[in-house]
Amino acid sequence: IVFGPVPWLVTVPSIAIIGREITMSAVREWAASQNGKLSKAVAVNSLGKWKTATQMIALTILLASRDSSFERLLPSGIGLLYVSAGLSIWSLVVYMRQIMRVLLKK
Ligand SMILES: O=P(O)(O)OC[C@H](O)CO
Repeated sequence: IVFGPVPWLVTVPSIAIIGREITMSAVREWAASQNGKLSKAVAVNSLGKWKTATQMIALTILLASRDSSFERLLPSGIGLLYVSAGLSIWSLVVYMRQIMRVLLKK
């Protein structure tokens, strides 16, 4: 109801963020069972920190915007959720590229 003609507006970045988190947990668990170089390849980077920071701020804004006095914050909450989803995918690609580099050197 809130998003009218675009009900998927929050669903799409949410699925991207959740999918990335599940993928990264699995990849990290696998990397931890392999050699130290692989664990280093998936060590937290600053993109991951920005991803988490923007995600937390976006969620806070989205929750606050459910209150009628903060309703006008909704677009910025959605915008920030997309920024966070972008950083999620970007950091995932960075981790995967680092893993590939280690694996190809073997
Ligand atoms: O492991 P990442 O890339 O999801 O980042 C994790 C953290 O939130 C950084 O502190």
